[in-house]
Amino acid sequence: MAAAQPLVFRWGIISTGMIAQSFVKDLLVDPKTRDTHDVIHLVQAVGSRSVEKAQEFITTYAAGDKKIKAYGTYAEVYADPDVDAVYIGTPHTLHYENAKDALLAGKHVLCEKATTSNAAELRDLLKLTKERKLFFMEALWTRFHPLTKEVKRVAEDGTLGDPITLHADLSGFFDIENIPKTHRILDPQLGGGALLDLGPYPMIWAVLALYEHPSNKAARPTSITGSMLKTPITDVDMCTSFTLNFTEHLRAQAVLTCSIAASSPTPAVTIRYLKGNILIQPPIYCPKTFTVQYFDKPGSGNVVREETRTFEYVGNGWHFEADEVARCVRDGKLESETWGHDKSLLLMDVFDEVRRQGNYVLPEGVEKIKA
Ligand SMILES: NC(=O)C1=CN([C@@H]2O[C@H](COP(=O)(O)OP(=O)(O)OC[C@H]3O[C@@H](n4cnc5c(N)ncnc54)[C@H](OP(=O)(O)O)[C@@H]3O)[C@@H](O)[C@H]2O)C=CC1
Ligand SMILES: O=C1OC[C@@H](O)[C@H](O)[C@H]1O
Repeated sequence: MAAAQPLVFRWGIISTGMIAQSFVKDLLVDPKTRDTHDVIHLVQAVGSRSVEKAQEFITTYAAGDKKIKAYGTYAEVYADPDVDAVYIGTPHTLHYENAKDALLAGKHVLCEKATTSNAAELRDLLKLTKERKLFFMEALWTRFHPLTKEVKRVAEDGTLGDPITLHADLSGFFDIENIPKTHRILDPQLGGGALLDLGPYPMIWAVLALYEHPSNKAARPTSITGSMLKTPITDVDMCTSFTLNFTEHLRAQAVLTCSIAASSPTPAVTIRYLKGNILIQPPIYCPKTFTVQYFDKPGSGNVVREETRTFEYVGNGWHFEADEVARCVRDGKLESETWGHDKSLLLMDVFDEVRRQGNYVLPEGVEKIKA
């Protein structure tokens, strides 16, 4: 029997910044190099606030493909009948308006993290998604990596027992003394600071190892604590730490940190169990290596066996989330089973609470809907 033709999935790209560039480069990697045979990605249109930037983006990142349309507004991408899904790569505080406009125009949406400025905005988007029967997913690319799937398998195969403690950090040195105050990592108008930019990654590992663990039965954390250390430069959070307790069905705690003024430790994720540990090497948004340690006796800490696994592929890892979107849309799903709406909402609820405890108030008008 002849093999079925792959689905050709047509993307409209919103914005031309750093992440839009990375995403498009990966879209154009031959899917067969990652053993994907059912989907092919096509960049149909690029929208920017400047048509010249959109054209330059196509020239640089899509080999000047004449079939790709360059638009000087985002609205033209949403209105393009040849676009199946819109990828939103603008700064966090613009996601709500951009995603809403795309959904109202009837497009499926893949939206960068942090999905919105707050949970109320995300709830509103998810309501719209359901009303319009469209697909919506937060672009938490890490969750779709082959390494992540393997960590999940090990975490849930029962060999290590139930999780007890998880430490996860994502930090990066952004040279905040020397970059402009309008840089998105410093500008409160753009949701600057560590939590909304870097926090999704420690969270992804807490979600995978604790929230998703079968023994947890999808129970949300029963308590959240947070502490923020602000930078005097613009008063956004420079270092943030937060803890989540999962006590409904587990007895487990996640201790999560992020900073825009330092680099991450190695390992950057440690998940501890009675019978061993899982250690994940940085960067935790795209780790290539993890190690499982097994103890001689439960709780002893005496490592008698260690297995390290490394994962390599062509491209930089953003194509896996693109495959997920195309397959979900093809199959008529409104959300991904791997990174569903419940998880994006959990992240935003946690971030709201940590910002509340850390007294990080976004400037007036930034949050389009208040909690
Ligand atoms: N998944 C991942 O690995 C990563 C995700 N991100 C996420 O992607 C988003 C964007 O980050 P990044 O690409 O680094 O940001 P950049 O500043 O490099 O790009 C943002 C783009 O958004 C558009 N834009 C629209 N309005 C504004 C505005 N008022 N100020 C600034 N830019 C605006 C611009 O494109 P134009 O002028 O063409 O309209 C700009 O180039 C963030 O939400 C971040 O969390 C970031 C890095 C990695
Ligand atoms: O998503 C991200 O991952 C890598 C970080 O350096 C970046 O700031 C962040 O947005």
